[in-house]
Amino acid sequence: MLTIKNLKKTYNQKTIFKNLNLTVPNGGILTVVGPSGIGKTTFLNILAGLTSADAGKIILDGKQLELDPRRKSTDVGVIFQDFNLFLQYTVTENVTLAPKVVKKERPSQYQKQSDQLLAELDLSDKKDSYPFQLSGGQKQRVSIARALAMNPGILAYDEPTSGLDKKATERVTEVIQKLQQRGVTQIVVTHDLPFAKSLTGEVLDFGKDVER
Ligand SMILES: Nc1ncnc2c1ncn2[C@@H]1O[C@H](COP(=O)(O)OP(=O)(O)OP(=O)(O)O)[C@@H](O)[C@H]1O
Repeated sequence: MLTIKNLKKTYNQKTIFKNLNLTVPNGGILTVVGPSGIGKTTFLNILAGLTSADAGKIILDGKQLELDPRRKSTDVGVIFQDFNLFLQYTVTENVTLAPKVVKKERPSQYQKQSDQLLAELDLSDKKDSYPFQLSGGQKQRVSIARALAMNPGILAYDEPTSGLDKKATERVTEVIQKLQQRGVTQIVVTHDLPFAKSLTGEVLDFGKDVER
């Protein structure tokens, strides 16, 4: 379970949010909506350990995560809006790099896991392709496979449907539902309301539910 207690963030003395409290059960989906500039990406970056917070606690399965942006743990996997794939690497190399370098897994281990994840995300035929040879939706799914390869406690998405057409958006919904059935806990930041409605679970409206 993810528990967030009294999280607070300020930028240059301006409070972006404060007293942010929430829980997401294991296998749950939290959808985060709200107008532009309200603090959704900042929240995601704090969760991922990329931005510091001023106060509060983030507890994942009983373990308190450091709020330090230099946090080393890989508890939260993030799928960024622009996917951040390594352009010089193939799909398989993108997925296996962190398990190989960070987790120091054996080749047999990370290759097998990569093959399984790519099959699950319907990318087996793109294994040896480079990012420039993929569609937006395919890049998105490679980014999901790459995050899942590190077995994170939480998978978080920043605007996962931006730039995708209706069909690719439906595909993202299907992937999120499939991962939910597998017990993956997910946080989805979006301002795409029809897409938000297609997801089950709690909705956090940053415009209405969050103090500032
Ligand atoms: N590094 C920074 N320094 C100062 N202010 C910042 C910084 N990053 C974000 N902000 C401010 O914090 C506020 C929240 O920004 P954030 O990117 O989290 O909004 P958002 O809800 O994700 O918006 P969008 O939907 O447009 O992406 C904005 O007013 C923004 O200008």
